[in-house]
Amino acid sequence: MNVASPPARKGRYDAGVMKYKEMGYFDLDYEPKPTDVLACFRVTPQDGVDPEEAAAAVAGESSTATWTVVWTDRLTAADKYRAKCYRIDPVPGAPGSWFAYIAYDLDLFEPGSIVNLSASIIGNVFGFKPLKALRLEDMRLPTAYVKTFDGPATGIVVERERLDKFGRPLLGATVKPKLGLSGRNYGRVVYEALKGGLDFTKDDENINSQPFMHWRDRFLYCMEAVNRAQAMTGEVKGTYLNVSAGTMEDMYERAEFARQLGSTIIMIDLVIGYTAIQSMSKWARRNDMILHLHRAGHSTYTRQKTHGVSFRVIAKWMRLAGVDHIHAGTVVGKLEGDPATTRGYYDICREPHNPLCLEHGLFFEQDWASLRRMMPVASGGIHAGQMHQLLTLLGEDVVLQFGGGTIGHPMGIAAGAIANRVALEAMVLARNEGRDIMAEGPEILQAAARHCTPLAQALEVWKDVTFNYASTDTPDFVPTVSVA
Ligand SMILES: O=C(COP(=O)(O)O)[C@H](O)[C@H](O)COP(=O)(O)O
Ligand SMILES: [Mg+2]
Repeated sequence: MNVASPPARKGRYDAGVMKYKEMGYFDLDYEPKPTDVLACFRVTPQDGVDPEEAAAAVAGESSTATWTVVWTDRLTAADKYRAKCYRIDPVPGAPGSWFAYIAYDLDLFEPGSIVNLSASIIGNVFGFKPLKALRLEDMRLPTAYVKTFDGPATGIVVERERLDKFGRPLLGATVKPKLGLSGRNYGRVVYEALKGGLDFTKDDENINSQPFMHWRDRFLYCMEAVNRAQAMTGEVKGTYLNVSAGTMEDMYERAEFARQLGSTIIMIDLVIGYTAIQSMSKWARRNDMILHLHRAGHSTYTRQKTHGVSFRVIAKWMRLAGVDHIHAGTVVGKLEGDPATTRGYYDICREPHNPLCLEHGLFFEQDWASLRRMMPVASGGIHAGQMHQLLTLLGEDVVLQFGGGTIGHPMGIAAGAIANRVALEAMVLARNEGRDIMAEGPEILQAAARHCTPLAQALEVWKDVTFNYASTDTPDFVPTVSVA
């Protein structure tokens, strides 16, 4: 973009550098259609670059434009296909940054393809030189587009029916250490944790098929553990068998073996890519399997407030793509996430309809049509002593996952699981009795611990573990503007 170059006239072939604004990529009079895909970008232009021109360039580069006007534009319905920045607001408290709202005609996108959507919206534009930084904050996916996706294969309601577990969060644990256990020892961890009272155990994101434990060994020992724990407790149990692999052929083979062994759930990592995720969702739907997504890798592009993609966008894409579980943050654990923003992620997963709510980072109203709901998973540095906070902040339809907080228990894995199950049940009971569990939580836990030595030990050993680093608990921005 050369801000000093002479203006080109709209719709006219003009050799030279593109003037996005004048070419129609900026139109404050444009009224988005109900079928338009909408995006809100946080745009930080280079010094001296006009913010409106920068916003127009984002619209241009994420839709039809290149760096110069091309005569072939006139062979297309260019006015329709050109994305339009229809609104621009300064970011509250962040001079030099603007929220640019851009509308895209539905026909720019292939139905039912996250890969196609993302190739446009985050394809080229993030490397554009006139921008210092760019963040995709949120998207409004029109119903007409939502309906081109199948959505979650199982969803919260059917998952609970299959598991026969209602009225409380589900409990899980990631097997630790992350790497190095043999299949047999790995299976022992799964058995102890499930026997102690957890509903699920989980492979970690980087457990696939390494020399110390090939995937078939893991699957066999894990399912033996699941079956024994089910027989012992009379409850339905599961273990997320990570089928992530180098090729689709390998993933299908692993998923098929999990199915043959009677697993209710398989797991994939976000890093397998959007197409692979959608393919695995179709497989899960065909095979009555719950599909767990670990968001491995997301922080490389979701964490910075000025550049990248907000996790709320990834959560929306994953609901379209059709996963049943998605890691969505803990607020109180070891990984970043403030309460308001995390609440927005949870609402995207669990609600049939999201009203616009800037406090929670939701820039648009979003209707999910008939797509099923995803179960959010809270995982990363949580323990039994935080149960009152977890239940209050995250609600009931959630998997609370304690890895270190189960396997690190001083009296062993089963004791860790017992501590978590008793803490959860005590807290649910107190909530159901109408008590203020946020205020009375520590007292409720101590009362339960008087009858449960493993819980007393858990509360003692992790009593000082909080992950309060003020700098990571700030929301993306503090909204002071209202959106009409
Ligand atoms: O291994 C763990 C948690 O282990 P532990 O329970 O011992 O901390 C998970 O991979 C992370 O929680 C993922 O993070 P997120 O859920 O935020 O994606
Ligand atoms: Mg992990």
